[in-house]
Amino acid sequence: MLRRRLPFSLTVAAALTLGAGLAATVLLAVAVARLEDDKLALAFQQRATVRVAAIRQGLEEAVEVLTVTNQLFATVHPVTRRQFHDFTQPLLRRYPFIQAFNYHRVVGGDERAAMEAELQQVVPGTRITEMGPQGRHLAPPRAQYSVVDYLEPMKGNEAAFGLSVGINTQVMNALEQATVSGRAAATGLLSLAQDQRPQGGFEVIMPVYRPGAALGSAEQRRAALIGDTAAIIRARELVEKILRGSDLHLDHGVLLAVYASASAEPAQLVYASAGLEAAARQRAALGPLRQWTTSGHRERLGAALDVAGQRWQVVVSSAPRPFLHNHPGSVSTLAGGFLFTLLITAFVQTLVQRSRRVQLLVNERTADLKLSNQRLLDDVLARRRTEAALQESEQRFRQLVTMSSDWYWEQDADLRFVDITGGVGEKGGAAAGRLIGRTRWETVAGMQETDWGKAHMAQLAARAPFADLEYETVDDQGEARWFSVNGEPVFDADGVFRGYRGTGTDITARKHTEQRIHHIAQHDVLTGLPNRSLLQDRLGQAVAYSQRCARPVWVLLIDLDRFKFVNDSMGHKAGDVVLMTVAARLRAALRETDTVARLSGDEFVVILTEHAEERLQADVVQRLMDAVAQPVPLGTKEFFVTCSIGVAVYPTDNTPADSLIEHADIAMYRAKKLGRNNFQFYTPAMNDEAQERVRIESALRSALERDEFVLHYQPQVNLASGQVVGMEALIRWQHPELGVVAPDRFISVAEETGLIVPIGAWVMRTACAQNKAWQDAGLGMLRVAVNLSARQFGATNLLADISDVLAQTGLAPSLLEIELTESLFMSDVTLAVELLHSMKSLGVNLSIDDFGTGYSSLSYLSRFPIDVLKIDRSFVSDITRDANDAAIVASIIALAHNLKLSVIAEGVETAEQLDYLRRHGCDEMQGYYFSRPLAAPAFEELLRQRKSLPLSVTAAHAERVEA
Ligand SMILES: Nc1nc2c(ncn2[C@@H]2O[C@@H]3COP(=O)(O)O[C@H]4[C@@H](O)[C@H](n5cnc6c(=O)[nH]c(N)nc65)O[C@@H]4COP(=O)(O)O[C@H]3[C@H]2O)c(=O)[nH]1
Repeated sequence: MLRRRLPFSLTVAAALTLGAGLAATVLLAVAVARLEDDKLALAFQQRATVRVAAIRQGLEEAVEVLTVTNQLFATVHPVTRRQFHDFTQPLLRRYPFIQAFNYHRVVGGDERAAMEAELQQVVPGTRITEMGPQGRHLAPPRAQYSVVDYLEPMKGNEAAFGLSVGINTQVMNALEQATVSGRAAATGLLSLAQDQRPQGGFEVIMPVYRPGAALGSAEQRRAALIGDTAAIIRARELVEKILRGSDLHLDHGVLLAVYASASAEPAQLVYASAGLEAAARQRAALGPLRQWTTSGHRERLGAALDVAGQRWQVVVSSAPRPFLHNHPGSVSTLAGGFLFTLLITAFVQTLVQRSRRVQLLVNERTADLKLSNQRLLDDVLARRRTEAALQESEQRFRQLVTMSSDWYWEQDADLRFVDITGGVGEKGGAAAGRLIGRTRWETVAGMQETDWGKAHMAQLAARAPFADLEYETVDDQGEARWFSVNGEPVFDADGVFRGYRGTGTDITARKHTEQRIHHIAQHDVLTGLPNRSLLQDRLGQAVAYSQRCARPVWVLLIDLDRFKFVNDSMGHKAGDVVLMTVAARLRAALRETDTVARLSGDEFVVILTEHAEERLQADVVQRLMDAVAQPVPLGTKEFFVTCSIGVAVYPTDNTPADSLIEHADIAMYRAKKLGRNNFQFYTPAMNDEAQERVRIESALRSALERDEFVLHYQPQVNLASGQVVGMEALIRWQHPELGVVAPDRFISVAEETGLIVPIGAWVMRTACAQNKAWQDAGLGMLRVAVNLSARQFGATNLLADISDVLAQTGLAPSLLEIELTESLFMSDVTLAVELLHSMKSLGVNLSIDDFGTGYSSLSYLSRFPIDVLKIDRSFVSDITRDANDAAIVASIIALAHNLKLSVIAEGVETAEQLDYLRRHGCDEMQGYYFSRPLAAPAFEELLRQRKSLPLSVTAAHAERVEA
C-alpha cells in the first residue's frame, strides 16, 4: 500500500487548468471592465453633457442680464443714476456672481474735467484713473476716455469708479466687437480694479448708442457709440452658482474645469472642481501600481462655449476613483475567476494527484501482486520440489530400508507394534505378523526381569528416546537372534504421546563376532587358553575366593626348557605344536575350576584354588611336570620337552595378591638356574636375588664408562703337541661394591638389556689388541677366542665392527676365533648361513660353543662354515662317570672330524678326562686341569714360561705329583 507522500508539484493538467482559468478570468474581467468602462463613459457623457449645458445656459443667462440692463439705456434717455441703481439692484440680488453693473461713458479729452466734477458729486475726489502695471493711477490726458460712470453696487467697487478702461486692450477689444456687432461681447478673464482678492472675472459689454443715430454699418455704430453697459461677472461664482442651481455641485464624481479661453490655458481657468487639484496631487504622489488601482478609467469631455463672442472651454472629467470602485464587476469577475480557477486547479490537481496516487497505488499493488504471484509460484514450485523430494525421499527411504539391514517399526500409545516395514521377516527371522499387535516385552521372553529390560521399561515410561538397545530373542525357527533397536517417542501437535517409532537391525552376526573377539581378546589364539588379560581377571577372582573361604591359592609359572631351540631349529609350526600339546596336557591335568593361561611365548600360568575336599600339595606340580615331559610327536619324530616351574602361594607372609605372578616368575627363574626341569616355591630370598638382578642391571649401565671390565684369558692347549695354541677371552666385572662379578651373574642381564652389544665390542677390541701386543712381544702366534652373544649376532653392523677391530688392532683375522652358541642361528638358518659366510670371508675362525647341550640336530653343521666344535663341559665333566656322555663326546669328535672340523673340549679338570679326550682324538682342550682363566699379566707369565701339557697321562700324573 502506498504510504509515502508524493512531492508537491503542479501537474500539467492543473497547470493548464490554472493557465486557462487565469486567461479566461483575465479575458472575462477585461471584457467586463470594458463594459463597465462603457457604462461609466456613457454615464459620464450624460453627466458631462448636463453640466456643459447647465454652464452654457447659466452663462447665457448672465449675458442676458446685461442685455436687460443695456435695454434700459436703449429705451430711457438719459438714464439717471437713480434709475440705474434701482434697475440693477434686483438683478444684483438675483445674480450675486455679478460684481458690478457699469455704465461706461465715452468722454472726450475736453470733457474730462466736467466729467470728473460730476463724478466727484457722487464720490468726492474722484478723478479719472487708469490701471497700469503698477496699479491704479491718474489717467493721463487722452483724446477720449471710457470712464466708469454708473456703478452698482458702489460698495466694494469703489476702486473702479472713475476708472478709464480705454487702455485695457481686452475691454476695448470687447467694446469694439460689441460696438460693431451691436450685441454683447465678453472679455477674457480680467484682473478687476475693485477686486481685492485675485479673483478671476470677466466683463460683458454692450454698446449704448446715441439715441436715434443710424446704426447700419460698423462705422455708424462706432460713431453712434456714447458708452456701453457692462456687467462685471465673477466667473468662478457664476459657475458655482450655475452648478448649485442645478444641484450638480454635490456630485463629486464628475470634475469640472472651465476656462475662459478656447483652449485649456491654466491662466484662463475660471473654475475647477474642488477634487480636481487634490486628485492631481494625490495622483502624483501615488506609485504606478496604486495609480492604476486608484485612478482606474478616467473620462474626459471638452466642450467649447460661446460666451458673448468669447470662446470658453469646459473640461469635464470623471473624478479619480479606485479602480475597484469603478469596476466591481470586473474585479469580482477577476477575483471570482481567480478563486474559481484556483479551486478548479486545486480540484484538477487533487484529481490528477489522486489519479497519480491511485496509479502509483495500482502500480504498487500490481507490483505487490506480481511479487505475491511470483512468491506463490515459487512456493508452488518449492512445494512441488519438496513434494518431489519427499516422494523421492520416501522412495529412497523405502529402497534404503529394503536394501539396508534395518527395518522400520512403529508402536501405538500402548506400545504395541502397529507397523513394521523393511523385511523384518527376512532380516530378523521374525514375521511381522507375529509382532504386530504385541509389545516388545511380549515378544522377548523374560525381558521385564532382566536389568536391560527394566531400564528400557523405565525409558518407555519416561517417553525418552533410546538408541542401540541390544537384546537377545528367538526367531520364528527358535534360533537365538540378537537385535539392536533405536526408537524415539512420537507426539502429536498438542504434545500428546502417540507411541514410538524407530529402526531395528539384526546384529546376531556382529554379536557372534563380538563374542569371538571378546574370546580372542581374552584367550590365546594358538592354544585357546586364557591370555594375560583374562588371567588377571581369574587371578582376582581366585584371590577373592581365597579371602572369602580362607583357602590358599597357588600360582604356577611354567616355562618350557629350551623351547627356543625347538622353535628355532624345527620351525615355528613345530613350536606351535609343542605349545598346543603342552597347553592341552596342562588343561587335562587340572580340574575344570582351575585356570591355565598362556602368559607369553613358552610361559604358562596355572591358578590352583584349594578345595575343601582336597589339599593342595606339591604332587600337583609334579603331575604337571610329568604331563609336560611326555614325548611330543613331531612328524615322524618325538621330541622331549621339560619345564621349569615357579610357585607362589597366596596368602603367605608379605605376598600381595598382585605380585603372585611376579613371585612365581622369580621362583621359576631359580628353577631354571638350578638346571631346569624342576620346580621351586617362591621364597623371599629369591626376591633378594631378583632385586640383585635389578641392582646389577643399573650398575651395568655405567660399568663400561667407568672401565670396570677386565678380560681374563684361559689357555687352549693342543693335545698332540701339548703347546698353548690359543686362549679364550672371558670377561670379568670388577664392581667397587659387588666385588668381582662373574659373567654368569651379569651376561644374561646384559643380553636382556642389550648392553651386551657395546660390552661385546669392547671385549673383541681388547682381546684382539692384547693378542697383537703379545704377538708383538714375541709370545707366539696365538688364537684368541671371543664369545659372541645372540644380540651381537643380530646386530646390523657386526661385520663392520669385526673388520674395524682387526684393522685397528692389526691382528691377523686367522688369529681371531669367534665363539657362537647353537641357539644363535637356529631362528633363521638361511640368514645365519649367510651371515656366517660373511664373517668367514673376513678370515676369522668360527667355533660353536657349548656344543651338544640340548640341541640334537647336527644336520646344519655341514651347511655352516664352522672351524671348531667346542664340546660343552657338562659332557666332559661326566665322561669318566657316565657312559652316555662319554659316547656323546666320542661321537661329537668323530662327527666333527668327518666334517673336517677341529674339536676342543672345555671344562677339562682331570687327567682322566684329558686322557679320554686324547684317546678319542680330540684336538684341543681348555680347562682347569691346565689353567684357570688368568688375568693378562698372569697369562703373559704363563706364556713366557712356555707352559705346556704333558703328552701322556702318566707324564701328566707324574707332573701333578711333582707339583
Ligand atoms: N668348572 C669348570 N669351569 C671351567 C673350566 N674351564 C673353564 N671353565 C669355565 O667355563 C667357562 C667357559 O666359558 P663359556 O662356556 O664360553 O661360558 C662363558 C660364556 O658363555 C660367558 N662369557 C664369559 N665371557 C664372556 C664374554 O666376553 N662374552 C660373552 N658373550 N660371554 C662371555 O660366561 C660363561 C661363563 O664364563 P666363566 O665364568 O668365565 O666360565 C668359563 C670358564 O671359567 C673347568 O675346568 N671347570
